[in-house]
Amino acid sequence: MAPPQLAGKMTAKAAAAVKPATRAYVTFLAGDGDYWKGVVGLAKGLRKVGSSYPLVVAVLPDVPESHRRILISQGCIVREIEPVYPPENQTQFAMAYYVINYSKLRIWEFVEYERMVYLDADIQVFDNIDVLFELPKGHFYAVMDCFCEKTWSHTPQYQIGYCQQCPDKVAWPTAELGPPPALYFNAGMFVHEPSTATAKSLLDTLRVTTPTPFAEQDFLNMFFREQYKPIPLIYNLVLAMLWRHPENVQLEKVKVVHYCAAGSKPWRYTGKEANMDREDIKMLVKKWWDVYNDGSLDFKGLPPVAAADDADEVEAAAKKPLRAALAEARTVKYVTAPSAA
Ligand SMILES: O=c1ccn([C@@H]2O[C@H](COP(=O)(O)OP(=O)(O)O)[C@@H](O)[C@H]2O)c(=O)[nH]1
Ligand SMILES: OC[C@H]1O[C@H](O[C@@H]2[C@@H](O)[C@H](O)[C@@H](O)[C@H](O)[C@@H]2O)[C@H](O)[C@@H](O)[C@H]1O
Ligand SMILES: [Mn+2]
Repeated sequence: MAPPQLAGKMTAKAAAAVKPATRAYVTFLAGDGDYWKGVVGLAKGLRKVGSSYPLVVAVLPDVPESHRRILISQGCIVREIEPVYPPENQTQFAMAYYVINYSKLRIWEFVEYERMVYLDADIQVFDNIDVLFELPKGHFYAVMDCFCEKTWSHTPQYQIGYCQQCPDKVAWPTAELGPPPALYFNAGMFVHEPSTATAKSLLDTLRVTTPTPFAEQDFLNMFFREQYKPIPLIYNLVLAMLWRHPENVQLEKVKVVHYCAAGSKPWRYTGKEANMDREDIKMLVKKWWDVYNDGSLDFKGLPPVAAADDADEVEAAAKKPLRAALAEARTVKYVTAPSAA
């Protein structure tokens, strides 16, 4: 059975008529657990808001074929990446599994795209955010994080009660601690420009950087410190902001919700953890499920197909076993097929 994206009967003329995707949303999937549900939800959410660009999923080798097929059937472009590990270390990561998040750095190698918007798989997009692709080049755009959750208890800012979300509430004691921490972004959503040079520089720098509790998020904040430009919180509502800095949140204006607070992953939600019984949390979890369960949002168009010069090539590839065809398809540019009439 050929993979969907190669089974489409797309004429060479139709393929030629569709301009190659130079922009895409991208997410990251690791392991054989249940985060694939987050990716399916994200794919359907992006479709619901009429996004103009495809969703690429960077998958580690341990993501099972069955999960990959589900993502392909939802119109995702699945790209396998090699894992990235930090140097040998004794670091206590804020969450032990954060070590796998360094593999996110591979998305700078997706140089067939001139710009990508990265979104964690535990994010949902409830309003169109294509405008992010138009931001001026040469900067790193992301939303500022919050230092008030217990996950930050290892830091001086947490210990003195300082947070960049309310810098005047507890002033940073410059005399004792020197300059305040640089603006710090949440790495669950960011706008980036893939490039071979940047990808190489990231990995070369990682090799000589001691890992820290927030793993690749800390590393990206250090690496892009000079280029970082904060964008409004509506593009990545870190859920803890609802109880840590409600004065900074206008929920009705929020376009992107990041289900990163402990117990808030919708596909695992029980409502038992701290703050999970809040009415706004229950509403946001329901909103996520409404998209995930909405059959009308399932992918109907022709799946993203390899940009074959010749329809025969597509059909020939379609006759290959899945793994060989995917491997071959992976080496050619993808175009997003016009959705079936
Ligand atoms: O078992 C896992 C853990 C994480 N992730 C990916 O890594 C991202 C970052 O992890 P997570 O969102 O759990 O971190 P948080 O934002 O909650 O700190 C996730 O969104 C997924 O895209 C994954 O695919 N499988
Ligand atoms: O590997 C480190 C992770 O660090 C970030 O998550 C954290 C951070 O936002 C804290 O500030 C919150 O307190 C916490 O809940 C949340 O999980 C990113 O969302 C995730 O993509 C990933 O980079
Ligand atoms: Mn996340």
